[in-house]
Amino acid sequence: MRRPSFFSTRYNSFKFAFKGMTAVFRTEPNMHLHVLASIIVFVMAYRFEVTRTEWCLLIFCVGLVWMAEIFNTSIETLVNLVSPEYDILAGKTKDLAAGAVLMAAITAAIIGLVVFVPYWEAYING
Ligand SMILES: Nc1ncnc2c1ncn2[C@@H]1O[C@H](COP(=O)(O)OP(=O)(O)OP(=O)(O)O)[C@@H](O)[C@H]1O
Repeated sequence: MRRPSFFSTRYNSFKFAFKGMTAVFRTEPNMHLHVLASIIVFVMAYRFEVTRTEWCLLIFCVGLVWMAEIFNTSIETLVNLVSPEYDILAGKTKDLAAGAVLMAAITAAIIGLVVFVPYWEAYING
């Protein structure tokens, strides 16, 4: 039997990764909030014509939070598989994963404030 080519195995890996990413968007209510927040951030960045470096920082923050949420969902799914019944360590594992999302979100919020506060001030002061 012929072994699958390098390109077909890479294509399949990409397809599975994309499947995982879209599953989070479809099933996680928190992800819908992240998407909404990201749209608001990008609309403000466009409206205020932020610098190229600020765009990079904002895109990085959005990616960081989305990535943390995908890892969190992955860990929650695994915990549900291996420990569907109550277990103190299962709970701790989920809390830690959720804590990582919170950490990413706090970091993104602080960077967002550092970027946008001067634009808001300039807008308010005309
Ligand atoms: N098997 C378990 N054993 C002990 N505690 C658990 C278990 N499953 C969940 N918990 C506790 O309940 C909390 C919520 O778990 P749940 O699976 O409902 O996550 P979630 O509400 O879907 O999280 P998120 O909002 O991040 O998607 C966990 O953070 C943990 O403290």
